[in-house]
Amino acid sequence: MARAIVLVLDSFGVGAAEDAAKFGDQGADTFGHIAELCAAGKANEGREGPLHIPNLMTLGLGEVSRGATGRLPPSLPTVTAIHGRYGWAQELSSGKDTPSGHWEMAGVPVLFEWGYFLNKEQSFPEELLNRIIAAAELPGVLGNCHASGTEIIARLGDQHCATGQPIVYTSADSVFQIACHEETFGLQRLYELCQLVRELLEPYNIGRVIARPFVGNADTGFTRTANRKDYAVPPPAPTVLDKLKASGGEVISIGKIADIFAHQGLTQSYKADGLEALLEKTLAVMRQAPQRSLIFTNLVDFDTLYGHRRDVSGYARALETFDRLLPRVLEALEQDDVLFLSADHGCDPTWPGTDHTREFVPVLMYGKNLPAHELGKRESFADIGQSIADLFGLEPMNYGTSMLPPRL
Ligand SMILES: O=P(O)(O)O[C@H]1O[C@H](CO)[C@@H](O)[C@H]1O
Ligand SMILES: [Mn+2]
Ligand SMILES: [Mn+2]
Repeated sequence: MARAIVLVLDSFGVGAAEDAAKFGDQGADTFGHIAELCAAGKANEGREGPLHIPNLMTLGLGEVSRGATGRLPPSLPTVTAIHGRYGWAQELSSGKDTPSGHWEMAGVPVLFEWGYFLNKEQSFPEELLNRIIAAAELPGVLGNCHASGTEIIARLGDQHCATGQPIVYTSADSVFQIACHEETFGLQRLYELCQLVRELLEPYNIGRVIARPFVGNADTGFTRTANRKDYAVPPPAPTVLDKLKASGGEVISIGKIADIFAHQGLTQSYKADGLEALLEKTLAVMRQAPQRSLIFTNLVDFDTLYGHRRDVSGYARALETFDRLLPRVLEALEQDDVLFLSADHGCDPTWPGTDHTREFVPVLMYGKNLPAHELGKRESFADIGQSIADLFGLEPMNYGTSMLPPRL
């Protein structure tokens, strides 16, 4: 009997994927570029010097980077005694967005094309906006462009509060984002608006509507809150979560996972705000989850607070915090448990723009009973889902190759 713990370091890519050029991302390397800037003394806000992540390195992260990019990032030590199974995975899915990455990890790659709002300005079709304005009885909308969420509330937050017009924006992802003030517009009202927009988007094949509530005022500045909520379409086929749940197992979401899977295939769901709180919640759940549990945690700060914000020091600090807490996660593992560390896409904080980057993701596995092994390049993130199906004796997923040793 066993349990699986999957920690997604959201956006922690380890080097440009083979098809990165198609996305304008040839040369992107979230991990490598962060390590490089740390080594050069250019990521010293709230931390200092070379990236210090000894526990991740012991699990094989350095070799993963070397395998994915052909070089070990500067000033990271070569580790000879690696304790886990380690590889790097490419993405089969057509997009570099969060749902595609997570669903593929759960055994269901997204092989169809999402709809996108490609125009940088006047991004949304007029007909769609008119329908939203009429159905929600709005005085109009603001934004209607590609934007970084923090920049657009700084620019339009005041006007939004004065007019009651929601701020709508998108990105290179298949998303429709709506930012509204929690007090002047109202949080519940924002959620209801997102639900309505979700329905009106039906013909456009858009992956997610995202509620982006914020607080503050023009004098103190506007800040986004933890009440963000994603309205995703459900995965196109049953994931390993659905299969484990159907077989009587526990599937426990921590953080954004439940939203990403449109609340499908779960038996329990918990939220927490921030990297440390999410890891503490994961540890608390690990202490009491029964056998045949999948504990699935998304660590969103890497992406939202640092990757998209192009904050190299912040990303490095978060990696160092994660690394410091990692031994507690390893200690909380029971004899047959298997821990997976991976990511859903890249978001290189040194890359132009603020969008995700098409990268390989790390696959680090650790278990007390699990022999260390180099896993090399994996053809799909779905190898994680297939390994989970294998671990729990479920029928195999249609995609992916198990990374467990035979007859674990
Ligand atoms: O700039 P913010 O609002 O954080 O938006 C980011 O968050 C969205 C969902 O991950 C992405 O599409 C990206 O644009
Ligand atoms: Mn993501
Ligand atoms: Mn993101």
